[in-house]
Amino acid sequence: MTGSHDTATHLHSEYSETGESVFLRDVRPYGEGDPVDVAIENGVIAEIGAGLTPAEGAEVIEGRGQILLPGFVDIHTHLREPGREDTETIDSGSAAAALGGYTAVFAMANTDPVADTAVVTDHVWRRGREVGLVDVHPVGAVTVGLAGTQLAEMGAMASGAGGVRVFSDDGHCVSDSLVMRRALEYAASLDVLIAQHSEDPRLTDGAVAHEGPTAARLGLAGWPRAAEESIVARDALLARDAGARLHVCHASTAGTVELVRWAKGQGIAITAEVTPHHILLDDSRLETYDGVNRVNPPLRERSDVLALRRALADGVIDCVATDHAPHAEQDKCCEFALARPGMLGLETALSIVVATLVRPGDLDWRGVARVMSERPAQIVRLGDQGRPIAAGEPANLTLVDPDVEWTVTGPALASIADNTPYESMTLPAKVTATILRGRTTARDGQVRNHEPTRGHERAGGTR
Ligand SMILES: NC(=O)N[C@@H](CC(=O)O)C(=O)O
Ligand SMILES: [Zn+2]
Ligand SMILES: [Zn+2]
Repeated sequence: MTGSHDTATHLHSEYSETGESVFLRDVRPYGEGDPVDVAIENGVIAEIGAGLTPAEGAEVIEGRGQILLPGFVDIHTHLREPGREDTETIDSGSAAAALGGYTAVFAMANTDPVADTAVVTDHVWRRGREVGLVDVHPVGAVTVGLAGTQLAEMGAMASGAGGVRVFSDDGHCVSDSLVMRRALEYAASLDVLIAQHSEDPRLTDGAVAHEGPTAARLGLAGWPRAAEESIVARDALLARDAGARLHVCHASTAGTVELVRWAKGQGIAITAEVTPHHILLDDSRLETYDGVNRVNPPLRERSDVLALRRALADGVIDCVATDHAPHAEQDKCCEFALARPGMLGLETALSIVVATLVRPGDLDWRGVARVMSERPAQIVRLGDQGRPIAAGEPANLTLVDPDVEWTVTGPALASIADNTPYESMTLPAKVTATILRGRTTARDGQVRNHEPTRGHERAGGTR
């Protein structure tokens, strides 16, 4: 990989200078076996065993049998900085990520200005490091201004301080077949990933909801499944021919699952994510015309929801990604067709996975580690994330209380915007501690003291 922050030597220095120790008492790695103690020194796991003694001055966390997992990695997040700091900043989004159990997030390029130059991607990386709550990896745009015509300078972004390794026009589809072909060829030569927002815009003109009986009854313009599936199929073939790695953002239909299954069977380097909202919610939500339920791709039908859950459990869909998409109240609390698409996700993702897959018995905690941490880290090739919980490994960890239940309220979330679709819902499981390179970044619902954001004022009046 290009980029400076992921070379082995640099990584080594980052993991040897923290001088901090954390001691986790009575935790169950992957929810398996009897509780053990985990001693963390200088950013790495020093020792795992029963009845260990904490180092002098160590921060001791009483696990009481809670579940220890590798830190979560979100490969699809919108942090809105630069441009819409009234809805989210790198600071507030990092806090939400840490509270949600994340140790690395990938910030999408659809900011203002667009992250289509190294100036912007380097800023996002550096600002994330300054805040220090989670590694914020910038995603670079595939095309200049997300306009879909001229390729952005992917090489310059990849070799900048931000070390961009994922490119996406997310929010827009790279819909022109020739532009997508060239992008995949360029990406193959740089060995970077193209993450596609699969939506044929010719089939979604004016669409605001899933095309089906619900939208027909409610008089909402429909987005057909084929708008997504036709692009997934086309891109799989283009990636095959380019020898490129392709990632499918927010898979939302049963047909996409079958196409990804087919492409993987052909040996095509394709991976796919699903969002928490697409494995919990369906288009029956639209009955209220509440703009909070508007999202791209749209909430589909129950049969799609069930197919996506199965695909995640059996590995056809590789991972969960939040597509955390903060929006201001005035952009959400309006006529459904005018509401901006997108929902918050960072602080509720684990709970949705537990509610939809773990509690019903379709995924164990090993599986949670796979879909929330290991596979996403592998897809974006982060060498220090999604690692085994073992002595000598980087201490990027998340501690989860599986038994607690909590009720979601938008204003109580760390995000500046409040557009959670889970308002007033009681959900299972909560992150009780997040550890990044051996430092606790969140504990018991509070983020660690960190440097206040420069010029970051919360949106007036909405909080
Ligand atoms: N998912 C959404 O509905 N919205 C995203 C863009 C995107 O992910 O396509 C946003 O940036 O708001
Ligand atoms: Zn998208
Ligand atoms: Zn997105």
